[in-house]
Amino acid sequence: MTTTAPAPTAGIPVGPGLSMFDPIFVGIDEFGQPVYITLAYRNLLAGGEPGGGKSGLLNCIAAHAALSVDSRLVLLDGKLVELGQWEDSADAFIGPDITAALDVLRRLQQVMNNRYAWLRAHGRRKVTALDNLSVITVLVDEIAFYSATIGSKQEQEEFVALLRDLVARGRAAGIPVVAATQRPSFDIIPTSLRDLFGYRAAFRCTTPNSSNIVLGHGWAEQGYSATDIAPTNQGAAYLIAEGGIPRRIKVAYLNDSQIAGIADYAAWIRRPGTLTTPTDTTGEWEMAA
Ligand SMILES: Nc1ncnc2c1ncn2[C@@H]1O[C@H](COP(=O)(O)OP(=O)(O)OP(=O)(O)O)[C@@H](O)[C@H]1O
Repeated sequence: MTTTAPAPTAGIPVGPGLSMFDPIFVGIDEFGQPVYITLAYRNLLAGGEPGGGKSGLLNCIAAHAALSVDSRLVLLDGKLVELGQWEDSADAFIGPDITAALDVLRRLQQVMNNRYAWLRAHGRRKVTALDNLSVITVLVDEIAFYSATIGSKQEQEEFVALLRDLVARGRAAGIPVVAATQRPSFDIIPTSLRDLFGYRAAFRCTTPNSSNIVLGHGWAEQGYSATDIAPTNQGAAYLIAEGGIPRRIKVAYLNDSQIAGIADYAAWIRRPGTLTTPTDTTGEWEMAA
């Protein structure tokens, strides 16, 4: 019996594997310098008005995660089409279904608890690149869809509680959350939740208050307001990293055919029997994923 993987067909590019512990290229700053983020231990919140370019940023991150040999993807996309092209690379792809969304978040919470039990047993505080564990990148496009639009009030509240727990505890356990909302208001993003996101990106906002809700209180008054961004400048945003000051960036945009090409390749390197696919897990406790 041969165990050799099928030979790649012509046209499939071959490149070194990325890691979720590597810096992720997300665009350029106002001086034309490349902008990187490191998601392994940080969450990211993207907020701004519809059409501002939030999904562009999420797709950029999804591309890196899909190409990372140590990453697994969990996608929640109420519109189905924003992250839909990554479905074949994802462990879970949830559409407009609150029951499925709650199921996957409960499961992630269990994996997180298992990972913390494992860390504690090893006298450790966080997972590292050397642990041979996959980083489970959770992308949510659009928080408000699950927390305020579909489902009963009780289901919406459970969604918010589970998301909050994941955002609060997931990063040290290798489960970062990247979430977008076109409704940057206190009811959707209360300060206590906002502050758990180490990276925050404010795309064009209509009021200084909504810009502040994403970036943090007082930044608009200091001259960093996403109301400055022209409606025609899609993909422009202020990005702040925990402890830093907002930086004006332009997100690297992948069009649909570029995404299709990357997603195809990512699905190919993730075919069963290779990399960290669900059939190839590294430990009993991780199988809970
Ligand atoms: N970085 C970018 N560079 C150039 N154009 C962009 C960029 N990002 C987005 N666009 C353009 O803006 C359009 C809307 O972007 P996108 O879907 O990412 O917005 P959004 O904020 O996610 O909107 P929604 O809240 O409705 O989901 C894209 O179809 C594209 O044409």
